[in-house]
Amino acid sequence: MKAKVRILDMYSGRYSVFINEKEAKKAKLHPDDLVKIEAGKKTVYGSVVISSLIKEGEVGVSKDILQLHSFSEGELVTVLPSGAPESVRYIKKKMRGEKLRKVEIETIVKDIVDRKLRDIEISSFVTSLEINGLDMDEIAALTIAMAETGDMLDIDRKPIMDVHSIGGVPGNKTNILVVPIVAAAGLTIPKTSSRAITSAAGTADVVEVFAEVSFSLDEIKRIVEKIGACMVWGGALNLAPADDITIKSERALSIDPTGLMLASIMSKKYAMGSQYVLIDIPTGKGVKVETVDAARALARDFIELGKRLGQYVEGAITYGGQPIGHTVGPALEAREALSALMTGTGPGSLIEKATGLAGVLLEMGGVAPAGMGKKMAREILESGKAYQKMREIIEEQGGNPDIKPEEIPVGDKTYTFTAPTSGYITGIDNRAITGIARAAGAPEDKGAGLELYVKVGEKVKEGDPLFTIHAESEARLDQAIVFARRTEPIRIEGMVLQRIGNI
Ligand SMILES: O=P(O)(O)OC[C@H]1O[C@H](OP(=O)(O)O)[C@H](O)[C@@H]1O
Ligand SMILES: Nc1ccnc(=O)[nH]1
Repeated sequence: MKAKVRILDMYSGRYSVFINEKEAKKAKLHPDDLVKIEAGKKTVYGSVVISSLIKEGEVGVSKDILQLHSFSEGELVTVLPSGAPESVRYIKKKMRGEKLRKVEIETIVKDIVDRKLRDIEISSFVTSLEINGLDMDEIAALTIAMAETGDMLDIDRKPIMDVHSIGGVPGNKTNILVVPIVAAAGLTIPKTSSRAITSAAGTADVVEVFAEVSFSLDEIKRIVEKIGACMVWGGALNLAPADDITIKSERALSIDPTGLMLASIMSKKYAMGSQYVLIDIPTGKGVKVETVDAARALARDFIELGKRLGQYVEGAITYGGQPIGHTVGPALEAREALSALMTGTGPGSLIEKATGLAGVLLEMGGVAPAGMGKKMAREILESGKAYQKMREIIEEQGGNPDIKPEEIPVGDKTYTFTAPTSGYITGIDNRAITGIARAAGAPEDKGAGLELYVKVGEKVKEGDPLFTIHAESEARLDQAIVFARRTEPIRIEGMVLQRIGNI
């Protein structure tokens, strides 16, 4: 059918195509059918929504589509039904545990980017990878396909450094310190991050609290060539565009299949032209990698993948047995990271990890002698040079460089859990902490999350505060309290944390 485009002032989180009820009947289109919209050389795929709000002769498109494809109001287009994309067969092949060929992987990625595959099929793909995995040939093909279906950045500086965490550990605001330390030493580090996948706050969610994170590739090039660094959201760019689409399914399921994680991270690094990449692998109970042996194997996979992409990669196995620092959730983490940069001090876990990782990068980039990187990183942090660089990054990214941590608003609906007995903290459950912060509204509600007052090994007296939940609404706060009561986020030796009544 031929129709005139009507741009609808709405975001549905997917590519929705609105068609008048009578016209849909005539064209034999049904809700959620895949259709193709053609206009000249432009082809866009979307899912049908049937509505009498749309007049006959019109086709409504939600603004999601306009983010990647330009349509003008009233533009004449052709709407045609589209059959199941070819890549569905390959997804089923992976479901059966078979190895995929390069061309099959390329087709899946292309169909993801073209939106021929919808959420349900993408979730099936993600699930099949969680269950059946990918070998290194498949991972390399996936990584390159993810990068090459988007734009590639060419920064006129050398060497290009990068750091990326596989994530999973709550409170991991570490790279917000690492990037300015490394850039303050004169190295170039165009950092891209994703939003939260399994956690309550991805680095992009945290940085967004005090600066913008969505930029075009040209803007990024300008920023990085001027100040040597950026901290941006990968999903905002047409940079490995399949990544952010698959991440949506991963986030809904709270899973991050290993092969897809390697491709997700390394496709972004490849597209940014990174030459020296450090991968942080938090290891411990309740995170993505639980044992040091598994972390070593993963580091080797990253190194091998880097070789295939022409990148020098190192891995850092870091302690992930409990949250990093004392805060979890975008605004609370932004406060903690900013404060550490301003004062040069902060929670031991955060400072140790940030200076340790930055130190490795300083050595990899040849600005610190072997074994001296961490000391140099600490000096840069303590001298305030990292904070100065951070101010430049904030300013270039449209934020207020004078912002103080206490000026960042956090959720004002709070509830504090206290120690029901005296003892030692013998464990903090990473998954429960993330679950509480998410139940409180993180990462979408920036002010939601929690502040932890204790870490493993510390002594507490009965009645001492353990953690405070922050939420932006009473309903979310109640949800988080219920979640916290159902789990055992903080274990104190020799105590009964809760009694479950027989009602
Ligand atoms: O913890 P979860 O949400 O699973 O993993 C996602 C986080 O891990 C990475 O961290 P970084 O950007 O290297 O600091 C991603 O970019 C993202 O911020
Ligand atoms: N799967 C991923 C984990 C961490 N960071 C990413 O960008 N992607």
